[in-house]
Amino acid sequence: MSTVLDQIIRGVREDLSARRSALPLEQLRDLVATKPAGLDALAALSAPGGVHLIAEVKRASPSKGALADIPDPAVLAAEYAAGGASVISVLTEQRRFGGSLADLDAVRAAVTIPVLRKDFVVEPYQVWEARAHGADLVLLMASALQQGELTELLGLVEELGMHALLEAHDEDELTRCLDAGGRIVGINARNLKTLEVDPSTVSRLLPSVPAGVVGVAESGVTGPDSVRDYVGAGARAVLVGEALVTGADPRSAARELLAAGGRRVDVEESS
Ligand SMILES: O=C(O)c1ccccc1NCC(=O)[C@H](O)[C@H](O)COP(=O)(O)O
Repeated sequence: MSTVLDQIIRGVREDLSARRSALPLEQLRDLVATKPAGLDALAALSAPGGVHLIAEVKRASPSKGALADIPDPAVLAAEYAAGGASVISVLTEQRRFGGSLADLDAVRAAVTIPVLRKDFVVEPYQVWEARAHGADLVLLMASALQQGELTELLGLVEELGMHALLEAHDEDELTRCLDAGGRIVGINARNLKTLEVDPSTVSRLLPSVPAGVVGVAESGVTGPDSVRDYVGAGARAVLVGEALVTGADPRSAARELLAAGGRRVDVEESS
């Protein structure tokens, strides 16, 4: 029986095929050659001083449907940055998350911190797209990729001067992310096959992420207590979507989450 993840990836492949017809890989590569170098997301997430926030631009989700009206992702991203976020995550999948590469462009132009392309990356073309649209970090999900694909895509991401966030949801996927050479590894509390969120997945798996790898806790943050729990399990960064886009004040919400994770945000410098 096909899972939600299978269905999402089927749609992603169809949309990808249309984009590739409109802009063949050779032309996309030429476009990438004109782009300035990206920002160092690994350095940003490795800086000492408490937990880092990867704040997400998330319009909708398969589990919840429409989440938030985001008329201008650039404005939201600027608020996140002012709230102390280290990285902005932009969901670019269109069918289920309502995202787009245009959102990525808008966010890239609005902030001077690294930007993550959050999508279901299954082919090298999408990595080239990420670079062409100014991403510094690319999500690679172990649940969506065979080991050879994970390794190959990670190699391409790094060849293009970006970093990858390798994502795992169980022990086997975590081993695969580490074997592939992941330097930033996320544990997703959301089971992408059932869509259930179980924060104990993060506390079970994060302690197995080696000290030299940046461990990221993904999904299920509902407030400062969640951040405290994830940090207690060893998270050096938390990736938060829903709690930020559904709140009234993303800048203050970001600061509150960071304070719970022991990071002091300098209000004057960041606003
Ligand atoms: O969010 C979903 O429903 C979802 C369903 C299927 C695949 C991926 C999904 N979300 C992607 C994410 O990993 C989250 O957007 C991200 O970790 C933030 O999660 P949250 O803070 O719980 O919104």
